[in-house]
Amino acid sequence: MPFNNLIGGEWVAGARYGHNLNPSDTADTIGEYAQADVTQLDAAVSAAQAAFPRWSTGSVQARSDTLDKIGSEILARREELGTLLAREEGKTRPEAIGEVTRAGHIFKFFAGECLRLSGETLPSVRPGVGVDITREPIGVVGLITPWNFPIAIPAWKIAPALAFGNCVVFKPADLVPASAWALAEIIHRSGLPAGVFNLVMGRGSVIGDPLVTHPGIVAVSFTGSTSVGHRIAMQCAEHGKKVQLEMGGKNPQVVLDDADLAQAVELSVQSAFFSTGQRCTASSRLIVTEGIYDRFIAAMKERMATLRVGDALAAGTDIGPAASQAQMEQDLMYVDVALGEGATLAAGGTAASCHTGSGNTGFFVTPTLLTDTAAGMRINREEVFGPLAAVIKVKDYEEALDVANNTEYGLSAGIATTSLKHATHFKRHVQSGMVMVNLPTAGVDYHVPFGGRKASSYGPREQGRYAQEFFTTVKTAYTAA
Ligand SMILES: NC(=O)C1=CN([C@@H]2O[C@H](COP(=O)(O)OP(=O)(O)OC[C@H]3O[C@@H](n4cnc5c(N)ncnc54)[C@H](OP(=O)(O)O)[C@@H]3O)[C@@H](O)[C@H]2O)C=CC1
Ligand SMILES: O=C(O)CCC(=O)C(=O)O
Repeated sequence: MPFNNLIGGEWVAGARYGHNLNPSDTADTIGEYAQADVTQLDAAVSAAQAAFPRWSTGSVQARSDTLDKIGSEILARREELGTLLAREEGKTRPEAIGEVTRAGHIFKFFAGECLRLSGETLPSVRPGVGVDITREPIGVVGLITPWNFPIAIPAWKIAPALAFGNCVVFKPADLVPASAWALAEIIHRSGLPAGVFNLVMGRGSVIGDPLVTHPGIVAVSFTGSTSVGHRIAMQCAEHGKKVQLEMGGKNPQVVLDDADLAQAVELSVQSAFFSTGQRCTASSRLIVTEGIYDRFIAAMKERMATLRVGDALAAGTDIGPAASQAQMEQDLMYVDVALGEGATLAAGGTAASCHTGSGNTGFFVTPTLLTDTAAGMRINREEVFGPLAAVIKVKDYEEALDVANNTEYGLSAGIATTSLKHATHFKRHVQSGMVMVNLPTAGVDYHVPFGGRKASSYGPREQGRYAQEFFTTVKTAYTAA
């Protein structure tokens, strides 16, 4: 059965279809998914525009009930949806079930948030006048999501958009349409009025520009690469649209001499290699002070030797495949780049041949540790998005902080230390949107703000109650008594 787009409450056949492949096993096709053309995109925007007047002024209780119902179904089906997600994206099944669970919780959180939207009442500077400040829905929003979190990232854009009374045109990554389609199907059956939520699967190269520049779209929320993010920002500025971007990271994990060694190794392994390193919050730079350096590298190599690379669906797999052949090739290309720059390969660095169910193999890369690297090397400046970590040796905390901040990115940063003084100083002075003390840089809560500084993010924060900043607009009303 082909999987179609959802436009104006109807399942609509694609202009063409694409194969969705399992990156653990290239003989396994998950399904044929519709790819929209510009005519279908126009139809989705028109349907959303038609639905907006009633949805934006309708019952808040109905909105809350609908979001709660969507969250409940996602949670009830977390194992099945997690299996689908692991099969199409390549993170391990437990990681995928965790992501689905997060998506369910996000819908339930925003079911509450739509009841908590508040304003302010102030006295006017003019006697006899009152001032009310309220938040209103913004209109039809375009949501563009990447392949690395195929249900959680859509959830944290769709749920607040709907909660605050907006209508949605959602374009998931072409590489992972199955999780997006499953989510859309749940949303469709939740009782949402036709046209409030529309799914347009398809290629960014075909419908990306038309979606972002469409006059019916008032705001765009995007997560993905820095290059596409910058393009969208320019287009939104030109067309006067609100824009929210989450892009790359080059997240530092500092390890100080006084760190608990076992804890520092575990959190570094988790944030560098779990989810195959395909997280914008992954630590790809391990910045280690000289007193603990040799012990840390030895313990990392020992722990890495226990990691099992394999089929995302197999029990006991720690690291699944890269999500695509292109991503695997990019990972291996960066190993060559680092070695060419003078780095030493301490572990991994190769394609792995893991035979899966059909006897075919997928896009596996061994977890890779590169030592003898310097802050200025490409391996320490460019986002790789694979299971690769580069180690930079530093003299002391002050140098570690300098190196941590020596990047164009600023999403997440971590420190492993038992020093309250250094932890406190790092929390205040590291240039990132999120900071972790004795915790992995990746893996965040769903009810608090998510986002970064510098080239990592642009526009208002996502998630938690801060999400209302992007998905509402402020009105100031003056009333004469
Ligand atoms: N910060 C993060 O969370 C992520 C970062 N990345 C980084 O980006 C690199 C490349 O990954 P990639 O998937 O190509 O990322 P992209 O930025 O190309 O894709 C992200 C989303 O944007 C869409 N898109 C592509 N071109 C346009 C356009 N012109 N206008 C509007 N939307 C568009 C994509 O569609 P389509 O899928 O059809 O191309 C996808 O839905 C990775 O190696 C990684 O470094 C990637 C994913 C997530
Ligand atoms: O680390 C996390 O929990 C979230 C990561 C993320 O959102 C991303 O990689 O795009």
